[in-house]
Amino acid sequence: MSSSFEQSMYKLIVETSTNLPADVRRAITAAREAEDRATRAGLSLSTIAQNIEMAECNVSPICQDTGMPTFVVHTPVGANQIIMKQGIRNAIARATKDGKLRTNSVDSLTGSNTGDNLGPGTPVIHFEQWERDDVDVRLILKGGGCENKNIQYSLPAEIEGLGKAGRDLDGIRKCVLHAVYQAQGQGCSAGFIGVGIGGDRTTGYELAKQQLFRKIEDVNPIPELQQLEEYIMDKANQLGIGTMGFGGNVTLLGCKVGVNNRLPASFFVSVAYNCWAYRRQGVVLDGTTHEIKEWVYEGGTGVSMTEEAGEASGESAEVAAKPKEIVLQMPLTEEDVRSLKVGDVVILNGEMHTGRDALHKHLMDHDAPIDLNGGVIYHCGPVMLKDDAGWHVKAAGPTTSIREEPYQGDIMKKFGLRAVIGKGGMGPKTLAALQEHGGVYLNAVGGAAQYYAECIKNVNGVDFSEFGIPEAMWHLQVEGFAAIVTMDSHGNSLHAEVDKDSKAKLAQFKDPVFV
Ligand SMILES: O=C(O)C[C@H](O)C(=O)O
Ligand code: SF4
Repeated sequence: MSSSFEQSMYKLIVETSTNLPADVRRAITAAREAEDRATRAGLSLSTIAQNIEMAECNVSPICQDTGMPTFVVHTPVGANQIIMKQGIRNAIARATKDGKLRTNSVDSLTGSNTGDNLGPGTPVIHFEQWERDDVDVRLILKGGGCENKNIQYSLPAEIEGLGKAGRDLDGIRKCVLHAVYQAQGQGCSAGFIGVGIGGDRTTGYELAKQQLFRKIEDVNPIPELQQLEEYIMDKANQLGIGTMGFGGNVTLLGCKVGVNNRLPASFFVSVAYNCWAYRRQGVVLDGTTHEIKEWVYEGGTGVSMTEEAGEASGESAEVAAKPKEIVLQMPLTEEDVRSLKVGDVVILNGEMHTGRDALHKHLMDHDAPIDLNGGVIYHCGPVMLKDDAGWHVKAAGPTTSIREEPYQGDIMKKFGLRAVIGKGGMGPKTLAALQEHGGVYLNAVGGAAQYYAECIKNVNGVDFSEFGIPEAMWHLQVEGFAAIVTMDSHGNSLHAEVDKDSKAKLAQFKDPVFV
């Protein structure tokens, strides 16, 4: 029999992973209203909106990367924290078994996946005591892709595009703007940032992450920081990075800044970047029964994402032409992919294969378990569940492709692959290989794990299951899998273009503002 505390923790985990709260939904809806529906950013935001509703309805993960479960617990003085810790761990293991969390805890030395999200350092649990009778538990599920885009600055510094940043509010301003620029689309923009000023390297990041627990609508009690937050929201949205780095009017959905004291010698500005799949919730529990008394953040149910809000603004805005849609059957031919150009929307049917970090490394000096000629690799680590009928896909959005940059071009040539699907784009080495060998890079909408899971009609098989569920090579039968060409065989890369344009825009904010 699980304890009432464990039950409440289970409910908290499921709600956090599957139902995006109201404030986040409102921010995404506002972004939708600011973009023309027919642009790449507009189309991606529609997919994101649809995905949010699907996750709620399916009670399945919004994004397949259910992140590093991080709990902040406030307990009455004298409460037994050891029992609470165990309750959290049990609830985590159960939610993983039920497909509400992906198996996300990996041994850093051996690469083996513990399979239940428990292991040294996972989950993260912070306890605080307070002189109240109830228990407050907050949870954030922050994925690895956006975690990789966190950045820490040590002032004074020379900031790319913005020049000298001193140990003052204007220097901080430059760091934060740069932090948004450097994330590009790779942390699944449009995103949210938490900023920690001061502390040491560890507590600076902690403070930054604490800011992510603030409500989007709240107002910073420190006037300078309130001004800074407003300034960043305004200017970061002029960088033109847009949803998924496709270009667009909305790049940042929220900015929260906190400050701590520092050592005389150190001045850190730490930025925690969170993707649009900003999954954080909290519960207040009765101190005796541990039943949920209330939810800390307004729940998402009731804030519809698919109502035709914003249609009118689409009319008044400049209406972009709908991108060309091309239906292709996998495996692909060289001719198929050479005919594609940046901006085309491709609809794929047939079998594709997942492959991410472990697989790419392995394939460099081993044979593939199947014929990959004309094949399509999907950078994806899905959530999978097995029953008597076999494997089922519970969530399957793309992962950040740039991690495979050292391998991708060589792997494409070695095995005759014609396309890779992922998110955030790849670099010059892959672009050259696409041109030379005849290949294409397709960008799927990051985080849209329910949307893509629905396109997967069958799991045809799996290889390398010893790599763990996310890293295994899944052979997936898909129908109507839509992705946008962002790198083609003619040497064009939308990612390189957006990066260049946004860098030029960043430089407009070089002059001092807070003096
Ligand atoms: O691990 C994943 O599936 C995705 C990751 O969060 C990413 O953004 O790359
Ligand atoms: S895939 Fe995107 S939405 Fe999902 S956790 Fe990674 S950064 Fe966030």
